[in-house]
Amino acid sequence: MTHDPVLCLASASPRRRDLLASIGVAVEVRPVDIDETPRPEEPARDYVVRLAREKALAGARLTPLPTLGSDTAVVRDGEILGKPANREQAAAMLRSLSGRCHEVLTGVAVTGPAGVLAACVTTRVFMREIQEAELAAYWASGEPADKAGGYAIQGLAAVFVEHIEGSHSAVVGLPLFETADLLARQGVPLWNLA
Ligand SMILES: Cc1cn([C@H]2C[C@H](O)[C@@H](COP(=O)(O)OP(=O)(O)OP(=O)(O)O)O2)c(=O)[nH]c1=O
Repeated sequence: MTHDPVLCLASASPRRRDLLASIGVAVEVRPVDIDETPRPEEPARDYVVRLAREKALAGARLTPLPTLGSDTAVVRDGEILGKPANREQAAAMLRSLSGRCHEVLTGVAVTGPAGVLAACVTTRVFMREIQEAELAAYWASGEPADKAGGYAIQGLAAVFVEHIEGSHSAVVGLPLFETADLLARQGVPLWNLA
């Protein structure tokens, strides 16, 4: 059975739609196009929250529904790694994450009767050492291309991740615990499963 949407999702990410569906939130999808350039010296936390808010506000202009925007950034030694543009960039990113810990920051913002509410979740990801042959094979899989930091913890790259401290769903693109709290505060019903 399909449900009427209770939330507008201002995102092109199928992962965010699937994560919201997993907690029983039916969405209307409205991808928005905003400038994702970090400001000079902008801390990663400020960056992901700013983008989440901008995406949510841009989406909210297109619908009467409460609207969610989100942004995920991979941060290594304070530097934000975006999505790799090509094989060389993807390999360089993963090489720089190999055998060490980095952070994934996800900002989420929801518009609604309470105004714009936002949260940011930081997760530490510990990767084992990655071999050169694995880098080539991983790029060939097609998985890294549209992912921040050039990997997907929910996909083939799971074999590189020893453990995490924080939120798995946040690394995939949306921290479900914090998102549920924001949705509740905006009066959006959860668990619409029947
Ligand atoms: C680190 C990591 C990122 N990602 C994804 C989450 C995000 O979709 C993407 C980061 O890019 P974002 O700019 O956060 O999102 P997006 O471009 O996919 O979608 P939109 O801006 O329209 O909302 O990387 C994974 O799927 N798995 C991972 O392990």
